Amino acid sequence: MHAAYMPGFGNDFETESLPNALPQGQNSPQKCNYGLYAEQLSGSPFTAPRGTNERSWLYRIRPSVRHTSRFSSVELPHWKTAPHMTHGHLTIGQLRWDPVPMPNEKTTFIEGVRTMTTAGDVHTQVGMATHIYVCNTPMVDDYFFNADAELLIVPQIGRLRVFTEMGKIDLEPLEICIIPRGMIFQASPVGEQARGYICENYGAKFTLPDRGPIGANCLANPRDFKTPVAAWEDKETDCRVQVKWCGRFYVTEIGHSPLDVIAWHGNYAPYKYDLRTYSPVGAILFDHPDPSIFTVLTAPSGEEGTANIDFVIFPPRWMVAEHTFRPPWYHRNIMSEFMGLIQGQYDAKEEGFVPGGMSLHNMMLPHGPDAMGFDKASNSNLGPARLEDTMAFMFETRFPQHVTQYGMDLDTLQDDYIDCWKDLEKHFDGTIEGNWGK
Ligand SMILES: O=C(O)Cc1cc(O)ccc1O
Ligand SMILES: [Fe+2]
Repeated sequence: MHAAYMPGFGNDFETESLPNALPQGQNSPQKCNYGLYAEQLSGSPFTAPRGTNERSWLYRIRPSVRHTSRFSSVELPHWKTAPHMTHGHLTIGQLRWDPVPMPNEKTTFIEGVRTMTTAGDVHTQVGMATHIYVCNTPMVDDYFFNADAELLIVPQIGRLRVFTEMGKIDLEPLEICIIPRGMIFQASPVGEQARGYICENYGAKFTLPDRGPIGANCLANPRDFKTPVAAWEDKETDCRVQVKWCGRFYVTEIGHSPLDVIAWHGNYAPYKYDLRTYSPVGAILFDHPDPSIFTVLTAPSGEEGTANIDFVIFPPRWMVAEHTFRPPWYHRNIMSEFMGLIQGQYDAKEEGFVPGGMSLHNMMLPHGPDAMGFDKASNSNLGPARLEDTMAFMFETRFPQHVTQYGMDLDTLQDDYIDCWKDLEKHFDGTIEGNWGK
């Protein structure tokens, strides 16, 4: 059955999968209908200002205290958490990788998380980690929640079904989803295998960026965000709930499914978003704006205008700027840029950055178009041009990103990435003024 959704960003939603399962006019009745338990899940401190106050009320078969038992430690060796620095390895330099290979052995979504970079410090709830996931096996009696972070999942190959406490999300490449901190879920490939990217946000939640003078429309519009309706299972089998807590992993065994929420209301909930609904705004006469113009979601750091993370996309669009070098300019940035490619080609790189691949341009390290891209863009006809079938994205953070040992040891790390700039020759001739702007 297809998952069903409610539109809107950060709305106060309500949903019930059985008639009258949701109490009306109060949160905590003396006895809930159908013998349900009432429970609050808080995503902000109780006392957060209204604009950032997030909580939901869940009406469930068993309270969450029955969905954990005693914890024991488990290892997920490829999933790392900041602060995590590898010593003895070169972690500075512009880096680029071809895609991570699919596993041959059975691998679930959680087992398939491989950390590429970490930034900040999970203990103080700042920073983030970037991961790749690869999986080929459903999570059947296994469930997971992440106390450290919300998860932004960006599929690149294959569909996923994400079954959360608050409903089911079907996800395919060119869509993304957010799983809030603390929410129990399972994620399973729908076909044979799936691969994608994850941004693990230790800090304040992702929200929509302000649009400033752009006004009330375009970029990511709130109605295109979809939150699932209530869905549950009443299953009494041996189940395991795995937990990520301050960078460590634990498992607890229970005799039933924890996905047992019959009805809920509130504004702390998972959601998905189709990147094809993003309405890009750009330069319509000349020059190339900063990529912040393509921000889908931003996670604030507490310092105004300085994101803990910006999630930015580079979607299909028209390029029309006159007398302009149209691809990204050469630049150095105080923010650290991790990029991935969901499909097609990226306009700063003629070759070498392939779908499923990644690049890392860390704090203050120079980057920009490769030599071929520079030549092409410097000499091309500047009629309107449509960038087709492309979808690159960036996880950009104010914190330096530390590459994991896994990332440095990957066979797909490109030794020759920096050579993409080596043919950028000196063109300077002090006797020829040139023709800029003509
Ligand atoms: O580095 C990149 O390719 C991302 C990027 C794109 C752009 O258009 C301007 C700046 C920037 O960092
Ligand atoms: Fe950049």
